[in-house]
Amino acid sequence: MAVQINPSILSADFARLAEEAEAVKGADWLHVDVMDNHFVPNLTLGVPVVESLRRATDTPLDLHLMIEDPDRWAPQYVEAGAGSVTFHAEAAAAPVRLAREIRAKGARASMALRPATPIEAYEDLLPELDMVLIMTVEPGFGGQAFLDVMLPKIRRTRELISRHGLQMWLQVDGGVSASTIERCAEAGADVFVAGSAVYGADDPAEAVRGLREQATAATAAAPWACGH
Ligand SMILES: O=C(CO)[C@@H](O)[C@H](O)COP(=O)(O)O
Ligand SMILES: [Fe+2]
Repeated sequence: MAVQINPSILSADFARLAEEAEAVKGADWLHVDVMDNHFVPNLTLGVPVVESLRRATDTPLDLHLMIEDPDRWAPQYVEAGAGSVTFHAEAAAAPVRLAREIRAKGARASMALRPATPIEAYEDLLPELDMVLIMTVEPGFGGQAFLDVMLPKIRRTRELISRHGLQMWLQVDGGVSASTIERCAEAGADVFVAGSAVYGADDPAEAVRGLREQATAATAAAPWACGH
């Protein structure tokens, strides 16, 4: 599979979301961070904004729910138009049931892990998911420094995906930039969220192209990607 670059609108201007979506035309997905000020100490947006954004852009929406009680809320984000919905393992009461419900409603189901949450605890759930998100910062804010201690976890996750013969995607989120994306790709990530590295650039669309080139080249050189 080709690498995917998903700009995070957390670093965009929230008063101009339609234009900000247009500014990254060519990106694979728009990454939408939903925060409830309980699961993380920050508050962003909810279902009505996602419905409006869905009407404002053709780029599919990749929802990252940093909220408590995703079992209750995630299905509503599918109905609002999300193409992919990621819930946190630490917050879901019944992750398998939730993943099945998201898929049944027509979106891709994905699960995120905070930096301290081990992937091994969730190995048996992987076949129920379309993507796993390895957080490379503590969730809650854009613009944080990439945690390179997460690289072994990305590698182990890629090994588990290969061992089980799964086609699922491996997303990384947090501090992904021109100086870190190659290490993420080399370790096994194939979907890259970038907020400040895209919306902080003079030309966000050019930043997406640059990140895509770097990730593509690093993936081609990575041992895990043989036959990928
Ligand atoms: O989920 C989050 C933060 O919790 C992210 O999606 C950030 O929005 C990424 O921002 P950068 O680290 O790329 O600036
Ligand atoms: Fe995110």
